[in-house]
Amino acid sequence: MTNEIILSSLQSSGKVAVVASEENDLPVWLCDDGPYVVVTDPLDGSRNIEVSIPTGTIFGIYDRLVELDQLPVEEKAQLNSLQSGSRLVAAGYVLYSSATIFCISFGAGTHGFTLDRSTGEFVLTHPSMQIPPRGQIYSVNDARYFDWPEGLKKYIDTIRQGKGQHPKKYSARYVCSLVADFHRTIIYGGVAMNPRDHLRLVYEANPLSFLAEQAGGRGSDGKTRILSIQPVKLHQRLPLFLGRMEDMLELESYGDVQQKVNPGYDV
Ligand SMILES: O=P(O)(O)OC[C@H]1O[C@](O)(COP(=O)(O)O)[C@@H](O)[C@@H]1O
Repeated sequence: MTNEIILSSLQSSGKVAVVASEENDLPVWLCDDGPYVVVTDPLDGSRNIEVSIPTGTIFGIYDRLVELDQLPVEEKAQLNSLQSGSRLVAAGYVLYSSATIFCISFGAGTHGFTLDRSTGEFVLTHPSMQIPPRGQIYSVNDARYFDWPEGLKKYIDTIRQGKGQHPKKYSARYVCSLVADFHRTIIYGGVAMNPRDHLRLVYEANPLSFLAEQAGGRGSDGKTRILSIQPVKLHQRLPLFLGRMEDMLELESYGDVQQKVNPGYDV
């Protein structure tokens, strides 16, 4: 339902040439002269709906590649949607929780707005958000500890004992709803991660990494800056680590942090 609402709004805007959604196998071509390309995860954390845990919407916006205009529709739809994250012109998320929060960046800072239900308008409540230089929170599904590589185990063991570069004991928080875990990381600091090949580069990792960089942080797959990775498949999955630069560099210094064992988990 969320997917349909977003697609029909984008269609009626007349501004969007193509939209690639995590909920569709292929991108949907909307209009030949729309100047923009939208990639989106319409409802992230959907498994949390039944139990009223926060969920979110993630999106990224690119310019339409006019040099591809003469190609067949399927081909130009695909290539426009597979642009590298370094070409994003804007990205954002909406968090549906105790308040409805909308965070966006056009490449000049990350800014947060809160829905004022009395007027139906989003009010600028978090201008120029900056992830604190050091947080005290790590966010990961650590029931998977025994499937982790040695580097990741060592990193988490070190920071939770307060033996890392930041001499505080880190605490764990994991909503299992990426937008909520990322929003908390922007405000409180620390690192949010999913070390296995699970989250999507195009719909989730690129937009959130763009916002992280605009807030003094970084998005990484554990080795490489996310925004430098050229997507080769629309639904490509990869490990994702997000946080302030200082925490991210410390994490990456452990080298071996990507979970290669990915057996498929029931919950
Ligand atoms: O099962 P894991 O590895 O903890 O993954 C949970 C993550 O998956 C997500 O639910 C996204 O998965 P989907 O895109 O399949 O909905 C995130 O919101 C959450 O952070």
